[in-house]
Amino acid sequence: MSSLEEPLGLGDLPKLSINRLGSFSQPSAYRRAAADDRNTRKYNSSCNGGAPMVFHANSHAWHQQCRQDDSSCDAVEVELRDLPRKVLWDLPSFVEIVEVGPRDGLQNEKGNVPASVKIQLIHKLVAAGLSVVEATSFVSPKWVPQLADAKEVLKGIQQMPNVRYPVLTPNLRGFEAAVAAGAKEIAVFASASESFSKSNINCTIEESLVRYRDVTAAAKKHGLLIRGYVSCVIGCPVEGAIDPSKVAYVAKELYDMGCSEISLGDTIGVGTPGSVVAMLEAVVSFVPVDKIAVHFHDTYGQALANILVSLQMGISIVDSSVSGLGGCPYAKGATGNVATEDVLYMLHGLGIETNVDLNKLMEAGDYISKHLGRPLGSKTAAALRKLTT
Ligand SMILES: CC(C)(COP(=O)([O-])OP(=O)([O-])OC[C@H]1O[C@@H](n2cnc3c(N)ncnc32)[C@H](O)[C@@H]1OP(=O)([O-])[O-])[C@@H](O)C(=O)NCCC(=O)NCCSC(=O)C[C@@](C)(O)CC(=O)[O-]
Repeated sequence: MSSLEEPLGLGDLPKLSINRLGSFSQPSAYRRAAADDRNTRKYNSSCNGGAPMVFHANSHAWHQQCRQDDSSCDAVEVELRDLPRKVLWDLPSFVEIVEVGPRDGLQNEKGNVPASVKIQLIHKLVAAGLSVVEATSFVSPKWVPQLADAKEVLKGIQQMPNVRYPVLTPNLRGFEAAVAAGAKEIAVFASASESFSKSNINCTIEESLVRYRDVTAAAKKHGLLIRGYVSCVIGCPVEGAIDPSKVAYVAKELYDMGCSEISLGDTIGVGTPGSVVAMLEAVVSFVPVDKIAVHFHDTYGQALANILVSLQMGISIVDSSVSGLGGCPYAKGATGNVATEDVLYMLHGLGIETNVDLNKLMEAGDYISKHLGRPLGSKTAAALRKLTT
């Protein structure tokens, strides 16, 4: 990749030219100052008590110019240089991406996607370095005909060691079919919204929890890993805003019945960082933060901001979908999941490891987008493709 194709990270900023630094990250007064002399640039700030801001070319840092030559100058500089760390406090050094494209992405496709294409997509995603790829759902084909080939898909995958391939199981019938097809990890999916529970799995929240106790008990007997989903964690297409305490309740129930990871789904993508923090605050009181994953649909373009704030809250597992595939057949208006490529670009820019190769991931995105006959659903992939073609 050329330097333009790499995400700009914190460590890159000091290497930027002053004009570029100004135009990326400084207010207009700084930009005006950048037209001054080469090494030390000044402007009269109206908001810093009149003391001019100075750019020190050697240290690549802006700070308020000291009226006298004293050591407090160094202290201010250190403070400003520490600002990124203060704002981006405590980010994890590694984030696990849970790729949900083959399931959450393809469950909503109108056209038929052959099992062979789904299998090939999963192989490409694993080849890109993804270590968790949600493969399919063992749900009623009357409800989700797009995934009626679940058995064929799961059996057709060449399962790699150290890669997890969870599959959704809504009941014991689905669980048994999944085990027979070779599943080693299942996922149960409840909702924080009563209305969505009814429309998605045709039962109340309490009925679903009773059902999932049977499924998780059976899974534990088989020694399978269990993922638990809570959907509509911020809002529901019917009920509107969802109280965080409802999310916390369902998350705790799923955790207590043996789910090793609880994925919190903003199914219709209405969350913003403020509502996400409030929801996570409620859940982390009951479920350990390292067992929580976030799952954002990008309907209102808030997903990356929501992921960033989740990382700041201590989350280090993020669900996403290659090329932003997806939507939920039972949540009108919900668009795809946040694109995995866009999540990677942000994480890598923040210096966070994922073990996923963006180029190879884009090949998987190209592959499925071509098959579906649609443009790339990732802004990162679209931008990088423009640069390289
Ligand atoms: C839960 C049910 C089955 C209840 O569906 P039901 O109609 O209440 O149940 P039923 O027991 O009466 O079964 C209806 C028919 O389906 C069959 N059936 C029953 N179970 C199965 C099964 N496992 N596999 C295959 N077939 C099954 C069953 O045998 C019967 O067939 P019939 O006798 O009429 O020929 C149904 O509502 C269903 O399958 N729902 C799944 C819907 C779905 O997959 N939605 C998308 C999930 S996305 C989501 O939840 C959000 C998430 C996770 O992505 C996170 C986020 O984005 O926020």
